[in-house]
Amino acid sequence: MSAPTGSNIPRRFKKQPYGGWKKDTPAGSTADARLLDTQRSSDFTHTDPWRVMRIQSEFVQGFDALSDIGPAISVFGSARTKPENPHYQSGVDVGRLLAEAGVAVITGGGPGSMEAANRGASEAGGLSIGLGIELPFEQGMNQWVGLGVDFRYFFARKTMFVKYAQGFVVLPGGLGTLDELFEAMVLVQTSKVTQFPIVLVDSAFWSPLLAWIKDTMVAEGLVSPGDLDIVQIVDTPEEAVALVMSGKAGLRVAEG
Ligand SMILES: CC(C)=CCNc1ncnc2c1ncn2[C@@H]1O[C@H](COP(=O)(O)O)[C@@H](O)[C@H]1O
Repeated sequence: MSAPTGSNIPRRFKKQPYGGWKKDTPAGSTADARLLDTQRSSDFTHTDPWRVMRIQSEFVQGFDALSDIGPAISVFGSARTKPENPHYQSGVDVGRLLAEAGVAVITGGGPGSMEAANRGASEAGGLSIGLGIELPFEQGMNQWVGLGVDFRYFFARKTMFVKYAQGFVVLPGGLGTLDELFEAMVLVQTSKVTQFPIVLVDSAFWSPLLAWIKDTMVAEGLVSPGDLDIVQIVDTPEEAVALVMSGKAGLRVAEG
């Protein structure tokens, strides 16, 4: 790497007598004085260094809220599932069965299948957690969330889904659900998480996706045939909960 010549240094930096470069500050101004200056504009809250602090605070807030929830399973699925849709009832049943098995239920805190799982957990007297996300078409946390944490950033929120759960149950969904599913699959594939069951509910919905992965991705050598075993497909909430509880979640419940 070549030494900075001056032509590639941003203008707010000033060459120092010792030869290096330092951010230029107005004469007589110190960091303390600038911090205490009430007249300054609030533009700084939209700068990247400030955002880093906000991102950091989301992790702190999430870790604080969730560190002692005990064993938990994250449940994903469409935000658009209506209560009259059979997938909604599956979500309620998954939430209820997980609560009865002694684990907390974590969802995205929104409507549809998230609401269903929170509802099942809550009605069964379990710990019902919602990790909400700020969206332009904000709907707020669903009414069945007992412990809610709000996030601005998807990536901070996604860390919590994995960090505080011992497995995933995935109901039919759209792009958001696929995003969460594939993130988990990659974490298992790359051994970032181990012993992490991922159970997909509804074979009619999920089988074509797995068939495409097998017939196209595996056939082209882009994923290993063994990678298909990262997920398991079932058709009932009972099977889903039995499978997801047979891993680390079940062990943690037994330990408790
Ligand atoms: C009606 C509507 C679109 C509301 C959006 N409100 C939401 N609130 C909370 N999490 C969400 C929302 N939309 C998407 N997500 C995230 O993405 C997944 C669902 O996205 P999708 O509907 O499958 O693509 C959920 O598991 C959730 O974590």
